[in-house]
Amino acid sequence: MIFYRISRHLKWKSGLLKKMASDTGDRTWGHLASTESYGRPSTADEYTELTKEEINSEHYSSKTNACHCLLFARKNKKTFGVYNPRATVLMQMRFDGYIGFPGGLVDSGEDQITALNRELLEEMNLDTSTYKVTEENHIVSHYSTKKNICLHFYALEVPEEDIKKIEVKSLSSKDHGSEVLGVIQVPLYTMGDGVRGFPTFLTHSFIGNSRMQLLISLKKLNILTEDEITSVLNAVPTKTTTATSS
Ligand SMILES: O=c1[nH]cnc2c1ncn2[C@@H]1O[C@H](COP(=O)(O)OP(=O)(O)O)[C@@H](O)[C@H]1O
Repeated sequence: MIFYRISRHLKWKSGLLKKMASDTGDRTWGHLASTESYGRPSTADEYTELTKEEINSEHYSSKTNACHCLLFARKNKKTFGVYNPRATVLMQMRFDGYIGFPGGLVDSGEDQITALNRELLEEMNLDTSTYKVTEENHIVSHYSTKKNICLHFYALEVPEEDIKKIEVKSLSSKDHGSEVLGVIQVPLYTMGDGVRGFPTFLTHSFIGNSRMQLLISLKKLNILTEDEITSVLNAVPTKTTTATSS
């Protein structure tokens, strides 16, 4: 009897997995579009950095491309009067449970900058006439060998007094509550115990190479030094040392 039950359960499970893998357009629970395969878990070693020439080459530009953006404001205000995060950096909680940056896939016939500004309007309700991403804001591009996708990354600095307005306005974006479940600020400091703050933030699950994009940008934008990033990475607690609910 027990074997019968197990085999029935396995049959049901494989049927469900097949159903989830196909895209019938029926967007019910556990059933996403065919492009969702790009968002499945990845490892750092599948990403190679692209040179400027490679980015513009026919070989890579004809592949699936996606663009994402870090919105940030430099600041010199301490948190709790103690920690100095140096900048407010925005990320978002995505529909799939991962943390990532606003942005998305480049549609066919669209250029990368147009796609990114369109996505920033859709996901953040960002006033792209005031805060427009241009080629000058490019930080880095990677190619994922496993998913055959090019991921281009940009960073846009806004005045300190505007960042909160941008966060508030994002609540009325077209995608808020569906693709985007909330904008979050990155805690860019390490607390007295040496692990809470940024090291613990880095234990979350990040989409694609967004964790890598965050660290590269912080260094490139001179928000954190190489030594500071190294000491944060050395302090990242393992999952077993982070708090759980039970
Ligand atoms: O913040 C990010 N950084 C790097 N790659 C990302 C990020 N967010 C998503 N991706 C990758 O880009 C692909 C498409 O992005 P996204 O899910 O934002 O597209 P969409 O809004 O057009 O559906 C994802 O499946 C994932 O592989």
